[in-house]
Amino acid sequence: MLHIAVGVLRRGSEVLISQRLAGKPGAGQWEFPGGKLEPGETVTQALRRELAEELGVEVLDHQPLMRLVHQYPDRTVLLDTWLVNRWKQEPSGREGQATRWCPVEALSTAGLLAADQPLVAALQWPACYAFTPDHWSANDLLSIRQQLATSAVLTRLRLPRLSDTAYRDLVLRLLDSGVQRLAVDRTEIDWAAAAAAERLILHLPGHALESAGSQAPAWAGGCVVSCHDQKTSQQAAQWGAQTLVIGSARRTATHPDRLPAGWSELRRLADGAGLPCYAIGGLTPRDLSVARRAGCFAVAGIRGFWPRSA
Ligand SMILES: Nc1nc2c([nH]c(=O)n2[C@@H]2O[C@H](COP(=O)(O)OP(=O)(O)OP(=O)(O)O)[C@@H](O)[C@H]2O)c(=O)[nH]1
Ligand SMILES: [Mg+2]
Repeated sequence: MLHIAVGVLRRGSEVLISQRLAGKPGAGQWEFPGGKLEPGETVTQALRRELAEELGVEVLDHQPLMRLVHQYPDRTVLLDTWLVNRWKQEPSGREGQATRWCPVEALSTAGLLAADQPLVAALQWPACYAFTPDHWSANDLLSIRQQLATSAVLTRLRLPRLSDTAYRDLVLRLLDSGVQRLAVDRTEIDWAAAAAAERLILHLPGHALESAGSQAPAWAGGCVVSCHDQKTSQQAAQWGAQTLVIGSARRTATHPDRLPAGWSELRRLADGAGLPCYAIGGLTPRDLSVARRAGCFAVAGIRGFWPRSA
């Protein structure tokens, strides 16, 4: 497997992409700058060297974003991807390649290598994913709707105590008050008929895949699946999920008797998933950097993602 150090230079809401040169695999397509580790090099040494060689920049700050394994017909690559927020010198194509700044929301149609699609999802999906506590009512959510509308956190509405009608009404009211996107898990409701359905994401637990048809439904907002093992994560990827929630990182109050998989198992799951993964299990938003070191681009949870009164 080829280990590749990949850098995502970020400037506000744009990232730098470069065009692959003639004679290289994927010539003419776009990619994030980077390249193969040389013998004896660490990934961050390779990152700094590749960005200096390809763009003429000196990296000042780099943080892990995600790891992604992709199999080409003739080679397997591990894209070890880093966010680069600060650097010295203006980046330019030092090897004759074209470069351009691309808005994150336009990356899906920028002509990137197919292998990069999970990386694009990781840049576009929120880095924090908050599940509502089971005992919450519709009013609990309506009372914080302004906060939900301005927050960058993605919310999953679980709310098992609500009827389908009450659940649907709540979702529509939240979307109407400006909440940008919401994850819902009730497939019995005809969401396609709802206004702003494109702002809804379908969240399914792994065991629901059996009865969810052979392919993910065409939800504009995408589908996310919770998994605890490799078999389910592969099934979810084949089914057409865009992201996964994998756990458990640590022991949780929700499942105190479940043995946590731990970070090394999460890293194995994330590497094998081929999709961007939210880590879950006893985490808070403050665990984002440890989750990223374990190959998960983001964190999810219940307690720890809401104000203490929740
Ligand atoms: N840099 C980079 N490589 C990627 C991306 N996506 C992706 O599949 N790759 C694959 O990862 C490998 C990176 O190799 P590279 O050609 O950049 O390697 P390099 O800079 O060391 O070049 P060289 O072999 O000409 O010295 C290629 O097989 C390429 O297809 C990406 O976004 N950025
Ligand atoms: Mg390269």
